[in-house]
Amino acid sequence: MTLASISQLSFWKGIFDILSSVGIARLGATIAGAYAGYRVVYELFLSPLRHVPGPFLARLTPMRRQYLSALGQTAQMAIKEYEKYGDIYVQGPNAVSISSPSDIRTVLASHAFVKANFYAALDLFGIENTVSARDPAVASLRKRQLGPYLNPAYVAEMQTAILKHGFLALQQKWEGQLAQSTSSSIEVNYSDDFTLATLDTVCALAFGRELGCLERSDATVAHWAEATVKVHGMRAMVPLLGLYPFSLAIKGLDTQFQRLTAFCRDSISRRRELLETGGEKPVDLLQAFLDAQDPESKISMSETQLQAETIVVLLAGTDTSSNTMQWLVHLLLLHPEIYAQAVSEVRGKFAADHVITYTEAKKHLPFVNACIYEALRLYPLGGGYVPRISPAGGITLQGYFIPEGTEINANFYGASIHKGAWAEPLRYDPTRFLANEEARLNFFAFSPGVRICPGRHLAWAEMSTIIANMLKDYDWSLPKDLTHLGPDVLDKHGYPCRMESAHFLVTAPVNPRRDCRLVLSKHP
Ligand code: HEM
Repeated sequence: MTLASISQLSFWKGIFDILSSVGIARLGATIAGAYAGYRVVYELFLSPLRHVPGPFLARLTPMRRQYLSALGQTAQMAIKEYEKYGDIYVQGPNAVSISSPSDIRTVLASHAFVKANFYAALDLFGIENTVSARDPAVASLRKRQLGPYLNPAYVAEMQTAILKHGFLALQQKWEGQLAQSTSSSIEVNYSDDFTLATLDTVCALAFGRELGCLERSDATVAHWAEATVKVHGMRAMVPLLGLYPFSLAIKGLDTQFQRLTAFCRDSISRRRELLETGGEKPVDLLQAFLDAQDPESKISMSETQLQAETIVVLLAGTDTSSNTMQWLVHLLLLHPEIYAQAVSEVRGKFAADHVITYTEAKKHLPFVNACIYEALRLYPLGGGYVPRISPAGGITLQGYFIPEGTEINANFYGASIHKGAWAEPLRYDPTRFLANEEARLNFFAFSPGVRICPGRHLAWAEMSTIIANMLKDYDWSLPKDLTHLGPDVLDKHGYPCRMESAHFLVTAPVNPRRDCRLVLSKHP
């Protein structure tokens, strides 16, 4: 035995003796304690973010925000923390949140601030898509391929289908209920009805399928979509769930995702069959995505990319539009004078038997459009926090240097009530969007910059036609037994109390069965 191996042996024996004398558990606790101590010292005295305000726990562990987001508290937290800490604060280890409109515009303006790895949870079939792309090249290519089909001109071409599955389907349902009703009014649940009408619209446009979800009160596809988001999110957080036997824990969710995939593949095959048998080319998103080509490189989407992008339309385009309409109707019911002004605009501009199209709503209904903007300002529901990564060289925001690699979360809720940008920020006041360029500049519900929501025109077409036609054809009121909310039930600021919300992917009412009730009677 050499001298070196003898000294190695005695080293390991020494370690062994220490382990035995202290006990493994005590050693574990000692290491954990030492690490915690190091983290505290680092965050207090060494971290480049040490001077940025924010809750101390957030600096130490990501678990604080993970816990709050698991409770659906993301939006509330975004508002409270903006009110407490201001334009910039530490939101997690190596993560800050920003609410100043000009900072948000700077960060979201360019591809230099790439999307954070968080978005990998939305990769479908293992590849990046329009929403999840962290690689700017993928995002730009997809924008060149799909952008022309999500612009106002193509959306206007799809408006017959948008009306058919949106307002006209709702009208048919409500007229049927009114015909059966013994009184001249009916009570509807607008959460259910908007969700199913939006689902029908997206299924018709993105999959070429007329499912009649609203008519049959069938939310199966919505459940597949929800399971798809959950299963991908869980696998991203706990990679072990991708491996057998751990995968069994999420088998139910995965089965639903597989069903959605099969539905998507079947829809694409049906479309190809239709075209092969000489059928007329439909004007919808599925057709657009099949035809999509990058004008520069002439690259089309692969089969997997096509499937991923059609599913992305379902995931990004259903709850967003539906929930915005829910908040809008809720706000109009709480503000009778604003509701009356919107009604008067619509009924003043259009005859009773006229069905208002997207193009007409956009052109002739500035106040109704302002009501939608203002609802989205108070509920920028797609963006509690929108995470990006600071680029090489870092950036200085609000006088604090934010080093390269830091996660920067654009806080749209904070920006929506930013004291410098909005007077009386908590008041629902659509007039602030009437011919006001600055208000539009500080409006972030669709995200500004290079990753702006490409579905915003489609969403607007769905929302504006449903709301404008509803205002024209029906008188709205709150059910008599809904007394916990209403124009006279005020919060501490003196504004009408709003229904409780939770934010998971979007901000949604917590208790839609109780709160999203609306009495409709036919306007004579
Ligand atoms: C009122 C309705 C909608 C709202 C409030 C909304 C909001 C947003 C927001 C805030 C983002 C940025 C998210 C982020 O960067 O993390 C976004 C992105 C996106 N939205 Fe929408 N959205 C709506 C409707 C739609 C619809 C109908 C579609 C369907 C095509 C859609 C498709 C997308 C896509 C594909 C992205 C990713 C864009 C990119 O990262 O380059 N959205 N949306």
